[in-house]
Amino acid sequence: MADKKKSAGSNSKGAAAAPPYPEPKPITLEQFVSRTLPLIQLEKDAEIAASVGSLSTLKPETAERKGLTLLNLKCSDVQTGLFGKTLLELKPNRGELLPPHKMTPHDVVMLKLNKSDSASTPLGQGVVYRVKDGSIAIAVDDVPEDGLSSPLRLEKLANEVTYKRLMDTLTELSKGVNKGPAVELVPVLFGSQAPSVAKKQLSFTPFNKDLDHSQRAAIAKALISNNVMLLHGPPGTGKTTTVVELVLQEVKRESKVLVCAASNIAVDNIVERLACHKIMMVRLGHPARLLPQVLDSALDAKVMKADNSALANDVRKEMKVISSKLLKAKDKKTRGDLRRELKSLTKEEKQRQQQAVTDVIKDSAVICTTLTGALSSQLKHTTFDVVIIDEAAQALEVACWIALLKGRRCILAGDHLQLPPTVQSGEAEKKGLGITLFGRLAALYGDQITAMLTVQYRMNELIMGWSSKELYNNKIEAHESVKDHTLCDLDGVTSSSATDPTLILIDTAGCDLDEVKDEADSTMNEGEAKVAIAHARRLLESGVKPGEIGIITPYNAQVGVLRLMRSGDKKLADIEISSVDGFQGREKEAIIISMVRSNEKKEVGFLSDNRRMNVAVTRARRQCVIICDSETVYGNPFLKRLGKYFEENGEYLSAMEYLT
Ligand SMILES: Nc1ncnc2c1ncn2[C@@H]1O[C@H](COP(=O)(O)OP(=O)(O)OP(=O)(O)O)[C@@H](O)[C@H]1O
Repeated sequence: MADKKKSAGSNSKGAAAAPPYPEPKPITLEQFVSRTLPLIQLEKDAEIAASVGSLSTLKPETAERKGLTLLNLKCSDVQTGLFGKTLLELKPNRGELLPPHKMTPHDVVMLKLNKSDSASTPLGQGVVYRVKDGSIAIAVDDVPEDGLSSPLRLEKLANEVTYKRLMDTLTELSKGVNKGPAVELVPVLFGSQAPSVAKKQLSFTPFNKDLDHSQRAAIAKALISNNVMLLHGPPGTGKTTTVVELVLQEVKRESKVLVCAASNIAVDNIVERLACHKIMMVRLGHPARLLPQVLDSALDAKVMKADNSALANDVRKEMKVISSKLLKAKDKKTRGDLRRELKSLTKEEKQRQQQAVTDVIKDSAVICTTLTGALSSQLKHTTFDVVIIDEAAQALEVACWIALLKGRRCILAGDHLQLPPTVQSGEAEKKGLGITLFGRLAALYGDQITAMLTVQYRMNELIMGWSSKELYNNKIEAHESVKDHTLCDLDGVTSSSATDPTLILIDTAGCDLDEVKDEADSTMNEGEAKVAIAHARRLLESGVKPGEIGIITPYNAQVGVLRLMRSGDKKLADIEISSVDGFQGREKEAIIISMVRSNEKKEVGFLSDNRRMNVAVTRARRQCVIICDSETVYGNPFLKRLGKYFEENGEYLSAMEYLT
């Protein structure tokens, strides 16, 4: 086994860090709009084809195999709450587990009778609230009057509102930005005017006294920037911690701040961490899409507490009384008078309710929402001193523009060396829809506007070493608190051949564990899955808790194989199994990566995107295990350097050891 004290990366023969994909080229506003418009249409078509579009032509069983439909469900629970929404819990009628599917929280879904055909009226539409292995909960506005006791079917819908908002934003941009808060920001973001900083040096006292030198430097740079600043946060370097501090500093100097991210979960993450500070903050968004712990900050919760909302309630009570009088009234004149009164009260109720919303937004120093949420009518007349976008390297550029058009300055936080946004249409991706504003600006202005966080708080330095050298020019250092931590330092974990090494490479070369394709053309490898589960079992036997282990793989089909393989064993139930893409932003004490590819042609498919393996490896805190066929994956120079780094700095084992 390699000496753990050896400096990380010292044996790696890695080439000097190079961009893992072609650097985006400068582009004008007009070019951006004309390039993006057709690509958004392609993306919309691809999403519709993958969801509701194909549902009308697919047999229900085929749609279920594609993960777009769940058949034969029963409603096991109905709960009210969530600001007037109702939660329906759905479980399979047969068996304990739902089949593999593509429904995730926040998706829009349609509830139907199991037997209904594509033309029949649905029972209702809702938003996925929670997904477990054996159940799925959806939030609906109205509970269906009947049908809930029959076998049910759930279908995934395309989210057309999002595309409409993206199109509307492109149309807005195409007119040229000649007025509004972002008028001076736009030329800087398209390279026709240089970015600038305030002349006066600014000192600040951090609210968080633990900030490290790189985090403080990043905040100082953000505070003096007049238009744009990039907060580059490699894995585990406290990007969110820094964003939270930045928001507090901006509020202190009385800025009105819009905080956005592409995903609800990323927005909630910040809201949760801001909630303990005494700032006026509101979270916009459908309550079913918010984490329970941020509901107190939700617009609906704040509006309910507002004076105008209480008055609107009184008006509603009055309307009820008049409605019942109207039912009883006999003569025409009285009925006419009551109707007029009801009409004017309806108007008043609506105005008071709207006023309550306007007041909450006006009084909030910080408004948090998703990027597409920034186009909601509630923010129509609100402008901001600064727009902060977290996970900006995972957002479509056009989505960023929804928020950017509302602000004078912007700070984008992210890491363009991790995975970009998912683009469904292969053609749109090839033509550049996945190029992010963060990546584009990093290429355009580089260090002039960028501050990189350089101390990481997650990984043992052996795990970090490869990523730091390959992708971050060796600039990352491990904080003392994590530098040497191992699985054996965890409570209840004993030293063993499974828990001692920080890095393990399990090579399947020569073991005949070939890849195969599933129906949807995704690749899987049952032999590798067996090895991954076997290593997880060894970790459990040495006292590692199942919740501390994650098994990740680039291929969705392999996720299915792994989940199926562990389904009979309760001890394995809490091990998280996910695609690499779905695990970005997360971490586990031990990560087992199944690379899957094993073929004579040495094809590695999308394993060759450096950003994907960067994300995979950097999810691990104390142990990272790679299972791969070196004969196949070493055909790619980047993957070969990764494998060799593991061989030289960790334990090298043959998969045979786990199969016999
Ligand atoms: N200056 C610091 N001192 C001590 N711990 C810190 C510091 N900054 C961040 N951390 C810790 O590091 C961990 C990661 O921080 P945070 O969630 O802010 O990271 P992140 O960069 O957003 O993560 P990701 O890699 O998922 O994007 C947290 O446990 C946080 O408490």
